[in-house]
Amino acid sequence: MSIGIGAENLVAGYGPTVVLDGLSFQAPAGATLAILGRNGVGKTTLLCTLMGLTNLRGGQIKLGDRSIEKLPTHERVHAGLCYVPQERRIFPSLSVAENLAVSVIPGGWTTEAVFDLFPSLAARRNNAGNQLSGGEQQMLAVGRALVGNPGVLLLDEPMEGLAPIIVETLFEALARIRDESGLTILLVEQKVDLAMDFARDAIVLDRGKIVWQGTCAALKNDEEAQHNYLSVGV
Ligand SMILES: Nc1ncnc2c1ncn2[C@@H]1O[C@H](COP(=O)(O)OP(=O)(O)OP(=O)(O)O)[C@@H](O)[C@H]1O
Repeated sequence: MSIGIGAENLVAGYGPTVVLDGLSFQAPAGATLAILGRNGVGKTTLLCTLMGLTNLRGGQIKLGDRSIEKLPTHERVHAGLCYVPQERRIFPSLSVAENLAVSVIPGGWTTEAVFDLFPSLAARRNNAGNQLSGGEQQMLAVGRALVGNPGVLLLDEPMEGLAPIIVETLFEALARIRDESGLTILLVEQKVDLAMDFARDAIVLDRGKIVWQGTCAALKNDEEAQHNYLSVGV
């Protein structure tokens, strides 16, 4: 299952603080969209807003043809939206297999398909969540999303804090998900080169607004945009 997602004129934040300030984007079914920008520009807030985890003051969110901005988070999940947060939030005392089992929604990936994608998780299937390395926890967080039968996968900095060799393994698995499932994937990622290799399209945020959008191929060639909105320390 793959569903498109889009938003019009999102105004959202935390309590009285507005972070997203009139943000609109479209990601058709099967799209891969990188959400880029420096620290604190609102990337995580955008994913949280799509999930219903912020204070939405205005705007519309469409999942396929359905307006979802008024739905509580769990109904958005059942409608096909799945969020893999930066902090992974796996169940520490449940085993790998149990973490997957509690997240199964019929029609999604099977546990065995997840183990095929992540062989190192298969080897740890009876280990508790809190016995896993950071990389394995991230694989489990992604696996848990897949068994939940999503139509849209929201990934928040999946590569953060991982050793280069694990980043490579995870990137290859995410590319397999992209190519074999056709899922719509929104990826927030500080590793801009990886994000541009992964996604077809990109939006770049600055202070809660989109300041650049286009294909990743175009962004790779746009040194000015990279310098203005993505490079560190300027
Ligand atoms: N729970 C919260 N309560 C209040 N303000 C918040 C909260 N979470 C984030 N913010 C503020 O919202 C703004 C955007 O933060 P957000 O985490 O969305 O940025 P980001 O682009 O994802 O950054 P990073 O790459 O550092 O994760 C920041 O000014 C941040 O301090």
